[in-house]
Amino acid sequence: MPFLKGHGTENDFVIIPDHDGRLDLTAGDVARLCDRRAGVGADGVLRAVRAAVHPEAAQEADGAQWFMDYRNADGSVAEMCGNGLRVFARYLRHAGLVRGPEVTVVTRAGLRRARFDERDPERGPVTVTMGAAHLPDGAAASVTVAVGARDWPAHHVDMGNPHAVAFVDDLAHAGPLREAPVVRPAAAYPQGTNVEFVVDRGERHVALRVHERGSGETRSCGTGACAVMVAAARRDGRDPAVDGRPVTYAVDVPGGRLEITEAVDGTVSMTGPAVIVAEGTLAPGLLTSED
Ligand SMILES: N[C@@H](CCC[C@H](N)C(=O)O)C(=O)O
Repeated sequence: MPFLKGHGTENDFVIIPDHDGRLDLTAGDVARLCDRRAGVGADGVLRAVRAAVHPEAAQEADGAQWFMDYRNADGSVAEMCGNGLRVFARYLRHAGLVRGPEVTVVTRAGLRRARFDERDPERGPVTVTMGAAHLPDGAAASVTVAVGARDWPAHHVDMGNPHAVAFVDDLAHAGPLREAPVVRPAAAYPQGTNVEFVVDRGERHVALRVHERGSGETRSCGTGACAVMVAAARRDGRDPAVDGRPVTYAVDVPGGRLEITEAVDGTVSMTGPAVIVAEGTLAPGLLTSED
C-alpha cells in the first residue's frame, strides 16, 4: 500500500491514496499509522478517494473529483482540516491528478477550494477557502476553558468543526497540554472540541497554541487559526460585513505562520505552506483491510 507524508506549518499527515475507495480504514488502522514510535507518525490521516465512489461525497460533489477523508490521530472522524486541505491539494498536484491553478475538494463540511501559488504552483503557498465562521448566539456562545487552576472565558466558533478560543496573557499559562482542557458547559460541544489559546503579537497579528480534539497538542491547526482570526477581529471591533472591506490577520502557530482573510461576504481564506516530505510503501499487514 503506497503512502505519502506531508505537513502544513508542521501539522503533519499520512496521505493514503485510495482512489477507488477500496479500503475500509478502521480507527485502529489510523491510530497505528499515526503512532510516532510504532507507525509512520502524524497528527492525522488524509485518505484521497474519488468523490464519485464515496457514499458521503457523491451527492455533495457538484462536479468536484476528490473527497478528503480526514481522520484524527486517535482514529476519530472530523468534519474538516484546514492544514490538511492545503496538503491534500499539494498531493493531488504532486501526483499529477490536478494540473490547473485550483481544485475543489469535497470535505465533510462541504466543498472547499484550494488555489496554487501563481509563481510557484509546485512548491509555493496554497490558499484555501474555508467557508464562513459561525459564532452561535445564546447559551452556546460563551464558554469557559480551564487548565488546572486557571480558567478563561472563551469564544465558541464553528469552522465546519468546533473550536473554543480563549485569549490569554501568556501562552505558557496553558501548561504542557498533555490532557484536553476542560470546556464548560460541556453541552455546548456535544461532539467535543478543539481549544485555542491566543495572545496578541501586534496590529492584526496574533499567536496561538492549540489542543486538537482527537490529536492532542499539535504544531498548528488551520481551522483553529481561522476561528482565532475571526474571534480576534470581532474582539477588535472589525467585521467585514459591517465595515464593507475585508480584513487580514497574521496568525503565528508553533510550526510557522498563516495569513487569514475574512471577506465582506464572510468567506474566510487561509494561505500557508503545504509540503510533501516522503513517499513510500506501508509494510504488509499494517492496515487490516488491505487487499
Ligand atoms: N488540524 C486540523 C483540524 C483537524 C480536525 C480537528 N482535530 C477536529 O477534530 O475537529 C486543521 O488544520 O484544521
